[in-house]
Amino acid sequence: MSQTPIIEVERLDRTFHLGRKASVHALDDVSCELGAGRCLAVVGESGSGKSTLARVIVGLESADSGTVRIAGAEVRPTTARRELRRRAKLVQMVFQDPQGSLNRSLPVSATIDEMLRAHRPELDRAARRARVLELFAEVGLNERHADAKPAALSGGQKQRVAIARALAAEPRIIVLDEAVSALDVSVQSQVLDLLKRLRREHGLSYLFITHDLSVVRDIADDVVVMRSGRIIERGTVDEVLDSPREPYTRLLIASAPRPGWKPRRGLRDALLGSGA
Ligand SMILES: Nc1ncnc2c1ncn2[C@@H]1O[C@H](COP(=O)(O)OP(=O)(O)OP(=O)(O)O)[C@@H](O)[C@H]1O
Repeated sequence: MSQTPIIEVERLDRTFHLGRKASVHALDDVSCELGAGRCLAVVGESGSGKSTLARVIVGLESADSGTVRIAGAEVRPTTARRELRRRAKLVQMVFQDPQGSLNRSLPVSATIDEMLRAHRPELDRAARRARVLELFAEVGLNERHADAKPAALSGGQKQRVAIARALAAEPRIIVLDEAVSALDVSVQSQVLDLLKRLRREHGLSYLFITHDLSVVRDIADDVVVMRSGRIIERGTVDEVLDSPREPYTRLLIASAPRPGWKPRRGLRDALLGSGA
C-alpha cells in the first residue's frame, strides 16, 4: 500500500455485551489503511467483524478504543448535522440491500434528489433534475428508470441507483458492504465493471467488504483477512490469494466456490467453526 492512506485505522477495539455474562469481541486490536485511489477488500467468514469495522470507520458505530482518521482528520460517531454532512462528503456507504435507502411510494429519483438537496444546495429544481439524469446515465440507467418506483426495478438496477445516490454526494471514498453479494453472477460482474469505471473516472477509493474471494480478485488491490475480530493476514490481493501464509486464509481460498467445486463440509466446519 504505497499511496498516502485516505483511511487510517489504528488499534480499534469493540466488544458487544449481550447479556449479563456473554459478550462478543467484534474488533480486537484492528489496524489497517486504505491507500488513496485504491480498493481494500475486507474478507472473512460471517461474524468475523467486517461490518463492524466498516460501521466504525464511517462513524455509524463507536469503538471502545482506537482511532479512525479519514483524509487526515479523526472521525467519531456524532449526531451533529454539520459533522455528518461533512463526513458524507468524504465517505458514502453502499449496502447489500439497496431497498433501505429507497422509498417504496416514490420514484427512485427522489432519493438522489434528496442527496443533492443536502450536498448541492446551490442547485435549483431544474438543475437537480438535470444532475439526477446525469447520475443515472453514469450508472447505466435512463430517465425511465429514474421515474420508476423501486418495485419496478431489478435488484441490479436498484443497486445502480444506490451507487448513483452515493455519487451524488461526490465523496472521495465509498464503503461497500456486501454490495454485490445479493446479485446473480452476470449482474454482479456488470456492477463490478461499473464500480471499476467509476473509480477510475472519479479517483475514488473503495473499502470493499465481502466474503466472496472471486470478487476480491476482480476489484481489489489490497486485502485484509479477518477472523474473530482480528486481522490475521494482509497484503496485496496477489500476495494473499496466491501465497497465503495463514492456514485460515488457505482454507477460505480452498472453500471458495469455483467451477467444479464441491464443498468439503466436514473439514471446513472443523476449521472454521459452526458459524461458517
Ligand atoms: N449491534 C450489535 N450487538 C451485538 N452484537 C453485535 C452487534 N453488531 C455485531 N455484533 C456481533 O459482532 C460480531 C461481528 O459482527 P459483524 O456483523 O461485524 O460480522 P461480519 O463479518 O460483518 O458478518 P456478516 O458477514 O455475517 O455480516 C458478530 O458476532 C455479531 O453477532
